Amino acid sequence: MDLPNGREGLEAFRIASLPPEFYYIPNFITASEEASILDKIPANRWITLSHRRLQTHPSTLTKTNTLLGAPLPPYLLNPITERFKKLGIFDATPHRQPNHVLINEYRKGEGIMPHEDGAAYAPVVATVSLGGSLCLEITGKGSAAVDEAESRSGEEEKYALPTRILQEPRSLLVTRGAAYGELLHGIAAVEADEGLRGETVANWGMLGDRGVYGEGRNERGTRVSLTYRDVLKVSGAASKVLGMGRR
Ligand SMILES: O=C(O)CCC(=O)C(=O)O
Ligand SMILES: [Fe+2]
Repeated sequence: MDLPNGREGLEAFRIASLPPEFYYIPNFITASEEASILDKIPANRWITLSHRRLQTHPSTLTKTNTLLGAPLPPYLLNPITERFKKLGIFDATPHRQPNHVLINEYRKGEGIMPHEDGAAYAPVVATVSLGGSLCLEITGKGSAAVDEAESRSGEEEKYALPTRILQEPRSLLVTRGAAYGELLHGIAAVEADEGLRGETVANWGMLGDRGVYGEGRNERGTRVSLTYRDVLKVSGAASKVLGMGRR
């Protein structure tokens, strides 16, 4: 797609009903780019977890959340990271580009518990969805008492939490800033997402193709996500050799 330039360009894609900052871009990659990436994901790198499969590139972080700096494989870089650059998505992170990608695969009925991504990374995640659609559930992370206080102060009403973001195949979701640090995200382990409409899906009006969710229903298939991040700590020796250290 024709992407506008820089931070101002990304603003056009902000999900306005959610706390800053979530951005949703449908058709961020083409169907042939999607097929080519799915084809190149290595079959022998999967780690099977109880409700999904996962692989980590270039490698898993150490116990101290350090990345052994190494280049990402080319199929994860082009054309995706060039488009990130055009939109300025990682312009404010320490390495000004992603250095780490988690690939998650969810089959029908699988999901991930509500969680936050934590302090190992700069507070930006860019998620490219492949293969199938599903809803990311967004909730506040306070205790019940805090949530209640927020709702009394009108915060919940202002931002309509909890809510869902529908992630279509080939779309990009960017989570940044307060949305990264102060909210939880998860994926319900269900065989279909139901009740999809403007009032229940934060990005309903931004979808590339609402027509496929007839009667507000999304029958899950297999969905693969690529989550791009900038790991803060990159191991010194490797990062010097590879020229990937902090600038
Ligand atoms: O698959 C997704 O969209 C979310 C994955 C996720 O939350 C994570 O890997 O931390
Ligand atoms: Fe996450």
